Amino acid sequence: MKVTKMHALGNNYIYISEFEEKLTNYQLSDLAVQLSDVRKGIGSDGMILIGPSQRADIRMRIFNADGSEAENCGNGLRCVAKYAYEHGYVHGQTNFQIETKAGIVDATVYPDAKGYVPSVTVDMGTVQFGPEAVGFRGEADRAGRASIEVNGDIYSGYLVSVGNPHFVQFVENAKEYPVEEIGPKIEHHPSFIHRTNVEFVTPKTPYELDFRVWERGSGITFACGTGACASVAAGVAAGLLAEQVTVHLLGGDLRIEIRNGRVLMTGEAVEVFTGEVHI
Ligand SMILES: N[C@@H](CCC[C@H](N)C(=O)O)C(=O)O
Repeated sequence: MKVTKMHALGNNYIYISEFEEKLTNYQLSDLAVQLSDVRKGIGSDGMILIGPSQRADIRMRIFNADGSEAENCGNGLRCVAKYAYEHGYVHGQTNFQIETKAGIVDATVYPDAKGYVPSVTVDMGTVQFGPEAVGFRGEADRAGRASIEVNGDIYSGYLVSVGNPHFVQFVENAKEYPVEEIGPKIEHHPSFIHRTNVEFVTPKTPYELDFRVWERGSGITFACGTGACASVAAGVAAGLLAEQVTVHLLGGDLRIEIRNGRVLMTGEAVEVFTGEVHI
């Protein structure tokens, strides 16, 4: 099977083109787990499929490293846009639509003189706040902020959906935060019906923030595009951030802009290698 490894700010996935590979004989969750395993597979944060769409120019499906299928993936969308453009799937259009389980988004690629795409903007649409949006059993305030208890400690955060669920917490120092210890406890907290992605963010000024994430189904990753969108939206709602912000993630920087309520995300997309796996 032909696969391509790509990353965006270190958030790395194995990409498979359904235009080239027939996957009907595979159990997709198992395939994602196998490929993501660094010892017995390739090693990645998960698997992403690029395929034909009835409703948009192309379709993305995203599976986390544990095999669960997610609704959306911001870093994946930028890589899918790069892949689709460079492989001629969108016939040279620099602006096109990608279908996800969370809906259809617009992507804009910026090819260089050789036709390679180093960076991409995706219009991620509007985000939703509150318990219903993320599948949270419990109360929230009018801003969509909720508290949960873990081993006697209280954690407060914004419930934000970017198609997929996020719990965004403003903390004093995201860089030093024990993400590995607290992240999984919140991901699996019984209040979150579908589990959740967990963000720990520290605004440094109204224009930039430090960001760390514990991703549902993948654990600590170097970046999370939907998480960055959710965090900036929460920061704007809290009056802490402006509408044009640079997010500092472990793997590099992402530009997030909120324009007329819509969240635009701009950042890199990188191909690492293309090869063949025998699975
Ligand atoms: N890394 C992604 C999000 C991938 C899915 C997420 N773990 C979930 O289960 O919702 C991004 O860049 O947005």
